[in-house]
Amino acid sequence: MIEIRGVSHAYGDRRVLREIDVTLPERRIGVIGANGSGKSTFARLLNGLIVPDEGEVRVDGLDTRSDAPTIRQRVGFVFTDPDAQIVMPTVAEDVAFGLRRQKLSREETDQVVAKQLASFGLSEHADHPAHLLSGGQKQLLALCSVLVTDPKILVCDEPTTLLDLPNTRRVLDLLSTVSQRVVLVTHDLDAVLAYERVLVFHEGTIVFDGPPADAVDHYVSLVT
Ligand SMILES: Nc1ncnc2c1ncn2[C@@H]1O[C@H](COP(=O)(O)OP(=O)(O)OP(=O)(O)O)[C@@H](O)[C@H]1O
Repeated sequence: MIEIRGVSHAYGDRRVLREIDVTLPERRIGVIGANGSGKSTFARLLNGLIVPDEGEVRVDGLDTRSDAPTIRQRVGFVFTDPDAQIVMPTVAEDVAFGLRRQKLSREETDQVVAKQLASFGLSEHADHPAHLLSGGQKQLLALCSVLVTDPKILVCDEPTTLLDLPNTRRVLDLLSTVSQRVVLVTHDLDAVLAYERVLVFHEGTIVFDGPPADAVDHYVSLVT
């Protein structure tokens, strides 16, 4: 479970999150709000990519300030820009990189990678240079490489921005069925309609926290 207590955060002298207090036990949580409202900063706090200036973020009781390496194993993060997280030359090697801590044999690693790539429709690209994939294929690879590490929680920051309609559906379907708990930051309001809980950010605070349809109504009322 993720707990955020009294969290504020600034970049330089610009305060972008103010006094956030929220506990996130649900399995599917959406985060929506206007550009610059603080959603990505909030998402990055959840796995210790950003440590808050004030307050604390805890994952299963561990503090992101002191336990970031452990927390990053538990909380997988998918960036908007897949180039930010594809680290190996080929597609298969990138997925295998996520398995390096598991001490599998070469054959076992190859099997897991092949299965994972097949479930993402990436098998035919296994030996291709990752940087030559399309933007959408890179996004699928980034998600594939994070999920293979089997995190307990998956935080996704606008993971469908680069995707066409079939791949958007593929990713959203996947996010609704994976065993991980999911926190999804998105501008796709339909994507969170089946979620249990949706947070609406506005100017660095959570202005609504509740069922998705009401959250979307609230967000729309803010901008119209
Ligand atoms: N590394 C940074 N340095 C300085 N300012 C930043 C940095 N990252 C974000 N900001 C600023 O913090 C504010 C909140 O940004 P954030 O990315 O958290 O918003 P967001 O709600 O995710 O926006 P978007 O929907 O456009 O992705 C913005 O005004 C942004 O310009």
